[in-house]
Amino acid sequence: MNVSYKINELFETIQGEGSFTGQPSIFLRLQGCPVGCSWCDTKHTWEIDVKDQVPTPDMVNKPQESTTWATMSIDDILSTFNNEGYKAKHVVITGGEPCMEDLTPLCQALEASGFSCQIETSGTFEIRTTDACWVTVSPKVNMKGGYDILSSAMQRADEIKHPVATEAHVDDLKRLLKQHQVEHKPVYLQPISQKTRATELAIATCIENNWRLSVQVHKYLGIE
Ligand SMILES: C[S@@+](CC[C@H](N)C(=O)[O-])C[C@H]1O[C@@H](n2cnc3c(N)ncnc32)[C@H](O)[C@@H]1O
Ligand SMILES: Nc1nc2[nH]cc(C(=O)O)c2c(=O)[nH]1
Ligand code: SF4
Ligand SMILES: [Mg+2]
Repeated sequence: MNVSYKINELFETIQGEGSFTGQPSIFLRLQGCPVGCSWCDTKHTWEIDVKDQVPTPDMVNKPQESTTWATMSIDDILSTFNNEGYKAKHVVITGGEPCMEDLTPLCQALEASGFSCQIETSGTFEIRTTDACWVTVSPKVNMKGGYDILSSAMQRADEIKHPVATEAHVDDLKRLLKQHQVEHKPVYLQPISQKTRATELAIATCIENNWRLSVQVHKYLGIE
């Protein structure tokens, strides 16, 4: 398979967000995102700079966040999982914004090898993946980058995960759920950057609306 992807990070950990929280998972973090969320916790993935390209072994399990990335074919990705001795059977494809790429051939190959797939996306690019892939949409609207195609993303979403710090973020979400008629889908509120006020707001709002809380457990545990 000669399709390839620009990968910023490849590691095995515990999924720390959303409904798969606690699930051993292999993470593939794709390089590149034009959306520009001010509070983004992965700003090191935004730019695709050719000067930052490194050989795959320098990227796999890298010890700290950096702007470096490696090009990997699907075969490289599968053989790396094998060579690293990863035990997880769930693969989370995140970024950056992974939906800038067609993820269908990657997810097809992963599923054919016995992995389940999940993508984390902002809903600002067309979602190209397999039917079986679990799609987490963290909707971004009126941002500097990405496209206004949220409607199809909201329809495809298996869960909606919304970072919040203020009442305005909650109001934005309520408006989106109503506008796209997806109030029946699982909704997670994720406090922005573990801030106390954001966490208190998220707890109260989850109880009020019967939504779920997602606290990025990996950050509390100090793991990747
Ligand atoms: C880094 S993004 C990458 C995937 C995709 N670009 C997206 O926004 O969904 C992964 C998840 O982290 C969330 N996120 C980013 N920065 C955060 C922060 N500071 N606090 C809480 N959640 C954050 C995003 O909203 C998204 O749900
Ligand atoms: N453990 C862990 N869980 C995660 N869930 C979503 C993540 C992301 O950055 O997209 C993430 C991450 O970076 N680490
Ligand atoms: S869309 Fe995702 S990766 Fe891009 S800036 Fe926003 S949170 Fe960060
Ligand atoms: Mg993260």
